Amino acid sequence: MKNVNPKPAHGYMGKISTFPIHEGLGIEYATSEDECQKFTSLMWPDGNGHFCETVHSYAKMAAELQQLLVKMLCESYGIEKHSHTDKSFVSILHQNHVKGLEIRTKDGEWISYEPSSHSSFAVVAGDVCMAWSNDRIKSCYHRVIVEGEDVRYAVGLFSFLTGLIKAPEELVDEEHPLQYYPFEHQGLLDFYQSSNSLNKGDSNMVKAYCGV
Ligand SMILES: O=C(O)CCC(=O)C(=O)O
Ligand SMILES: [Fe+2]
Repeated sequence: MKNVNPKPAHGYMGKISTFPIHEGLGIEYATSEDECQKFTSLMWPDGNGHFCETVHSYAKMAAELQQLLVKMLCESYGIEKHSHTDKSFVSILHQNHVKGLEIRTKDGEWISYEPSSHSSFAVVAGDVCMAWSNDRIKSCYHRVIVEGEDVRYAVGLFSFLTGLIKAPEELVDEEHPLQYYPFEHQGLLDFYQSSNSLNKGDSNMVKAYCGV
């Protein structure tokens, strides 16, 4: 057997006494092109590009649908508690008079963002800022919870970097050893996109991608 996976129901499944007419194959992390390619090579040692592309694009679409469902579920319960860190370098946020942005402090306490005036901006450090600064600046967990009838509008500028990102020498020393290997911003976004993790919004994604 080729399509083996130690996790139950993750690889080939079939000829089970309680379900004798069922047979199934499984591709774990089908949202990753590499994983689809590995499965394709198992089934077609000479390759089958059409199959691989079809399965991969289907998996990506289904994964997007799954994320939308989770979001809709949260919203339908009136709890947009989708806390996350941004995958940007920094995010600059501006909102209308309807508040809703909440920020998690270092101690894990949620505080609501109170703009000091209607022309205030919130500057939120993203995961890339955290990696670039060698963890000196932690990316900020935030979420949006809106109560009441008024519509909330927000405009965000999310900065994305080109080229290789690495911590400046000044921020790496004995007390602060290097935490992240040099990486490209787009590479992190691709990794994030292909991940199946339910903790996609987690700042650990950057550690998983290029952590030392
Ligand atoms: O609506 C906001 O103020 C923030 C939205 C947000 O967190 C995001 O788009 O990443
Ligand atoms: Fe955000």
